[in-house]
Amino acid sequence: MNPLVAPEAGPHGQRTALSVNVNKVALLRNTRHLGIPSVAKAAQLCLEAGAQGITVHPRPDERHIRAHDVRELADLLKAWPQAEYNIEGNPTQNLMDFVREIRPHQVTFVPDAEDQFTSDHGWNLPADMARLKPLIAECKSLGVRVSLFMDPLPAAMPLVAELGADRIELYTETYASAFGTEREDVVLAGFTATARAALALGLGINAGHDLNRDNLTRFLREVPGVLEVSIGHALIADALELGYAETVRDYQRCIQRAFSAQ
Ligand SMILES: CC(=O)[C@@H](O)[C@H](O)COP(=O)(O)O
Ligand SMILES: NCC(=O)COP(=O)(O)O
Repeated sequence: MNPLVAPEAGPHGQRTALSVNVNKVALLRNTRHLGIPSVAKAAQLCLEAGAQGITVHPRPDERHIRAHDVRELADLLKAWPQAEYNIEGNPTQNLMDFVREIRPHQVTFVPDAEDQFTSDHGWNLPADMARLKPLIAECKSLGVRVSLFMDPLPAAMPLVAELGADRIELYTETYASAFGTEREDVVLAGFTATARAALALGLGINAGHDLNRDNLTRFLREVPGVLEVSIGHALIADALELGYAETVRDYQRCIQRAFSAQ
């Protein structure tokens, strides 16, 4: 297979799978003791509308996704064998307990501090390699695919491959903030170069953070081989206006436009 070209169709019959991050549904739910909005119901409606996966980031302070959400979503996804469960977090904090218990399809290692406002950087390789290597090996021994949250740095890709990770997740905030400015093309070129370096090493490519209906199509058109985008904040904000089903369908249209003839 040409390493610079993603498979004609990804694991879900399209080139890029949409994994909906439901953190922000839990954030709203946690502001009252009423159990609404339901995180599981949000996931169900997104899956029914065609989302290919669900992502959660159970942070140690449980500001949004709580341990019971992680378990309830695992149960829900048993009825969706074609969909994937992606659990994100820092493996030196609470993440590995969830991996050992739930064994999701994929785990995404994110180097966040416990009190971090949101995810805002990828792993620092080689500095972080010694502590990541055994954790990656354990996840893979459990049959869990490992993705590393990474800044767009082509030179770091050989180190990701050396660690034995299966995929990278490109941290896309710098692209999102450059989108629509004179810096868009040069910032995007860094992601394209990183993706090509990753593909050449046999690494799979995911992407996420601050992606939305405006910036998603261009990203997927220019960056080769993206197998999955995980989108939460903007998608849930859109769903407050459009509803989950129409929002998911609109994001899928954004994805399909990236691969249709221009
Ligand atoms: C890793 C990443 O970019 C996001 O998936 C992260 O989960 C966002 O976390 P918050 O939803 O807590 O901002
Ligand atoms: N890994 C990115 C993710 O899951 C959601 O990020 P965002 O869309 O909430 O910024």
